[in-house]
Amino acid sequence: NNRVNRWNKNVITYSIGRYTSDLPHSTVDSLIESALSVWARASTLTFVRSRTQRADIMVEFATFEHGDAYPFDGAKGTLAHAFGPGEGIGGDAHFDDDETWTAGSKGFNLYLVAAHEFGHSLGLRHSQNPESLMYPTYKSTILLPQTWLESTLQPLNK
Ligand SMILES: COc1ccc(S(=O)(=O)[C@H](CC(=O)O)C(F)F)cc1
Ligand SMILES: [Zn+2]
Ligand SMILES: [Zn+2]
Repeated sequence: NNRVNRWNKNVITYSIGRYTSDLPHSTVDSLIESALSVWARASTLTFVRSRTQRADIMVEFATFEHGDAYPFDGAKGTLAHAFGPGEGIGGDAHFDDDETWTAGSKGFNLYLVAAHEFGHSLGLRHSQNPESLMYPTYKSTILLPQTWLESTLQPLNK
């Protein structure tokens, strides 16, 4: 079937739709860009921002029912979700705007959550390693030293 579990191209486009009011738009833009660069550095992928709605990865902040089969649940609980590679909703990453999104250690750190979600957008599943970026639960102490990150993300290049 035509279900891809990997993107069959190296240039992936992304767009940002509705923003959160927790952070300035420019801050959201740079945190999203940084979260994507984590994966660019650990793979042969390049991420290009597109202003059209037809991007591979569409980033959105939303609450409760927001047009897919996975309504959000208010504060806490599910923080975000992302769909594996594919057409349409494939690759898209949605963030629950009933959470408090921050660039620091208060609330939920958008960079950390987005980096995790983009792992799903690239077809990665969860890791059982509690130190991994792809561990299923949020910990504000996830450290992202570059070398550790690259060693952890090695499988992506296989
Ligand atoms: C470190 O990044 C995340 C950890 C946990 C989550 S989550 O608690 O929203 C998770 C969704 C997910 O694993 O992406 C849960 F199943 F809802 C999102 C990002
Ligand atoms: Zn959604
Ligand atoms: Zn996850």
